[in-house]
Amino acid sequence: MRSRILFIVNPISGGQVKTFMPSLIDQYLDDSLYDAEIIFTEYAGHATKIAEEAVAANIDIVACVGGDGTINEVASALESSGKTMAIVPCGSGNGLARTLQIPLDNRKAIQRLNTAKTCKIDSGTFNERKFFNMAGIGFDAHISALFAEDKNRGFKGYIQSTFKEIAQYQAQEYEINVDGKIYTEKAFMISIANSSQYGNNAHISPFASLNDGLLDVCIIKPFPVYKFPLLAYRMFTKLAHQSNYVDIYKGRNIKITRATEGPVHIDGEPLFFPKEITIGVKPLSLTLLV
Ligand SMILES: Nc1ncnc2c1ncn2[C@@H]1O[C@H](COP(=O)(O)OP(=O)(O)OP(=O)(O)O)[C@@H](O)[C@H]1O
Repeated sequence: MRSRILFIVNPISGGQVKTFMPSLIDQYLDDSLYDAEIIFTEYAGHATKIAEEAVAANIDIVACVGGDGTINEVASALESSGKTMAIVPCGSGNGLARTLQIPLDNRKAIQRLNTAKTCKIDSGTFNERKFFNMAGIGFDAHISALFAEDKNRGFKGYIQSTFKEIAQYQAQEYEINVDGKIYTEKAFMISIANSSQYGNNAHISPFASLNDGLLDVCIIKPFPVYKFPLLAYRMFTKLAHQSNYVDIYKGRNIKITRATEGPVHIDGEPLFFPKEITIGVKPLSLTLLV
């Protein structure tokens, strides 16, 4: 029997036009296996609404065509629903898709669905919100907020914002409770890693696993600006854990307290959160076709 698959396409992710997507799907998806429908999102948050309706309408598979932010929107609706999600990576960073080794070439990613198998991954909770790749506070939350206002999305824009802001950003004091063990530290940023990377193969936590029932709390301590290229190099070579400026703790129940409310990011999307953040993990709660 053919599976009903709905492609939810974010037309702005990765700064790439996606008008060609329906014909690519038509050309490369095996229609003896799938009965495909396609919907383009019209605003931020629309993907969640479409995915919720798809769950109610008994669609078998919801394929997310976008980056980590769009995946977050779709997966938040599908998590624990028993429905399966697929990914056609089209974002700026594609952290989760890269970790899952889904081809970044759209044609190959669609073709892959013809032979793909399901697997389950963990998801995280960040106060009331869900995340699937990475959430965090500090410098990366600050950059996500700036990047969201930037019409020029893409890797180049992200790097430009990072270099401009890094010299002037002030590290903050945090209390971090990981399964009852308390660390009080000044941090440049704290990333909560479900997968190993932010995107673009920048691995902050090389040994993070998507299915170990644990999250990696990565504390990046304040560092002299001239050390940033070395820290970046270590991330791109999967050696961030060897940096004197990076501490990584694995845990299940995490609480971060800072002096005031402020920005956070959830799968790269900026939000404003209270000063206390409670973080948890839901083991193997999302079914993926990979
Ligand atoms: N039609 C739309 N118009 C404007 N924004 C949209 C639309 N559809 C979705 N969005 C928003 O676009 C944002 C960016 O999407 P996404 O994260 O997929 O791309 P990206 O940031 O380029 O990639 P990545 O997260 O992999 O770096 C999301 O916050 C999503 O809510």
